[in-house]
Amino acid sequence: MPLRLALYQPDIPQNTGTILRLCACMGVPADIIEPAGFPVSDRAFRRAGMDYLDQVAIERHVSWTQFDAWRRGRGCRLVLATTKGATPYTDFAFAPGDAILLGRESAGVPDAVHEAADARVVIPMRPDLRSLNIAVSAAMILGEALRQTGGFPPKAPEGPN
Ligand SMILES: C[S@@+](CC[C@H](N)C(=O)[O-])C[C@H]1O[C@@H](n2cnc3c(N)ncnc32)[C@H](O)[C@@H]1O
Repeated sequence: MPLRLALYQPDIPQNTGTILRLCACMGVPADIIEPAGFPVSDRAFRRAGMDYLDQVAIERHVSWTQFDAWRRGRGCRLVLATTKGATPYTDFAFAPGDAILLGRESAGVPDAVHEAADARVVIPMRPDLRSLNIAVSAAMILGEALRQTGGFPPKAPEGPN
């Protein structure tokens, strides 16, 4: 099973677009947990010029409860990226099939979601700063998870520039 990136009620469309492009390029499915702060239909993404849309497998979930039941049914571990009290992401052993969950830009995730996660990972930062941008966090953690699980797409053959 591939790794997955899940977005909890995203509220900034540009960040979601950046993360979906990351998913497309890495061959990683994306989960969008609604409600989002903007329309998340294929039509809305196309209207916003999301040109990688056909290259990413997106699952939309109507609620947190539905997503949580769905991922448990698949035996999918939930790894929450959070600034609050967690294992440094480079010390965590990722496994194929893990869903890496990113919190909403404005408020992270509620306590119930924090507690439901199987693991919580943090990107260590200087203590006097609040948080990283969500798309930067997604790229750093997904990169480490792909490295550990041998999940990067195969290198394209060399061709003319
Ligand atoms: C802009 S941050 C949310 C900030 C929010 N005010 C909070 O208190 O969680 C959006 C998401 O990016 C991820 N994130 C940002 N910085 C992170 C860090 N240093 N370690 C792990 N995840 C981080 C988390 O998933 C977070 O919920």
